[in-house]
Amino acid sequence: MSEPHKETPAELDAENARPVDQAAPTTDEVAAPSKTAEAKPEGEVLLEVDNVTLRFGGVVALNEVSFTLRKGEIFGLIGPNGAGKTTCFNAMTGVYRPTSGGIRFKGQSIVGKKKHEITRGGIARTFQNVRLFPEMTALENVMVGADAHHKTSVIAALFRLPRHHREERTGRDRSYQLLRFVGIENRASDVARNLSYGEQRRLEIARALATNPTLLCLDEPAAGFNPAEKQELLALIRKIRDSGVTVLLIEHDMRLVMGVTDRIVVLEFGKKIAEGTPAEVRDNPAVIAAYLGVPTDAA
Ligand SMILES: Nc1ncnc2c1ncn2[C@@H]1O[C@H](COP(=O)(O)OP(=O)(O)OP(=O)(O)O)[C@@H](O)[C@H]1O
Repeated sequence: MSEPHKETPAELDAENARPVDQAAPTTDEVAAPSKTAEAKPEGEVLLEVDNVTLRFGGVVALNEVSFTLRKGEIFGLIGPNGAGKTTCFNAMTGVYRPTSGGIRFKGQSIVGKKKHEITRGGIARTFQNVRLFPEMTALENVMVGADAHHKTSVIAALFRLPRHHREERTGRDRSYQLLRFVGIENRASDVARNLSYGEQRRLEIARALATNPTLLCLDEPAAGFNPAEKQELLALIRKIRDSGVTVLLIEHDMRLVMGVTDRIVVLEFGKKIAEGTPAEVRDNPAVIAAYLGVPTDAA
């Protein structure tokens, strides 16, 4: 479980995601204005979460939650601790089956599909806690992700058939490009456990991208980052979207969420309490109340 929140969305300036006490970012990407103004609510529907309820015994982790993600968006899923955000990711990626309701990706139901089928279908994710193969190199960790799309059989791999060699070479090249994309190509041959925490989080993103997703779900990617690392992450998230991958983001850091997302859904106790642009959500009394822990009418 994550640290408790210290900021409410209303305390933040959606136009300027940079913390006031932080040095100006160094890359052009960070300095570029937020893409928020370019939200494309009319874009092609990619994911539909339709009236999803998910119960764990007596706990209703998701309570009739609905929202729609469109291609090309950076979409935020926020809410206080225990609101149901990770459960929502888990329902979308085949970890849990909703008790009721539907989830459609590219128009097809993904309820009941296995995790690897959903990955192959185009949804990739990272986790709240780093999950890498610590004794494998950074490059090998990414190649594991690329393997999800290999067509050769175990037999071909065992007998080192030419097709397997070709795929391995392509996977290696692409994995290296992805390390470069996330900015850690200089660590390609280092074992994952020797990478810094920030590098490990980037490596996880590279590995998720190696599955060639249409939708990338990031679960608290900025957890444990310092302000400078958060700015770099913000730039990376934009770069991922600009490369054609839709991004769904769970994040507690409100500056980051408000600065990078096009639209946001807010959950509280498993229920959707708000949806809209960062500015709309930031000014929503129900959202402010949820973060401050006071009743809506007292906010
Ligand atoms: N496997 C599980 N078994 C029982 N209850 C669970 C399980 N997973 C989550 N829950 C409960 O469901 C609710 C939603 O949890 P979830 O982890 O989805 O919240 P969250 O919004 O991701 O929280 P956080 O920001 O703290 O990670 C919580 O009450 C949690 O205790």
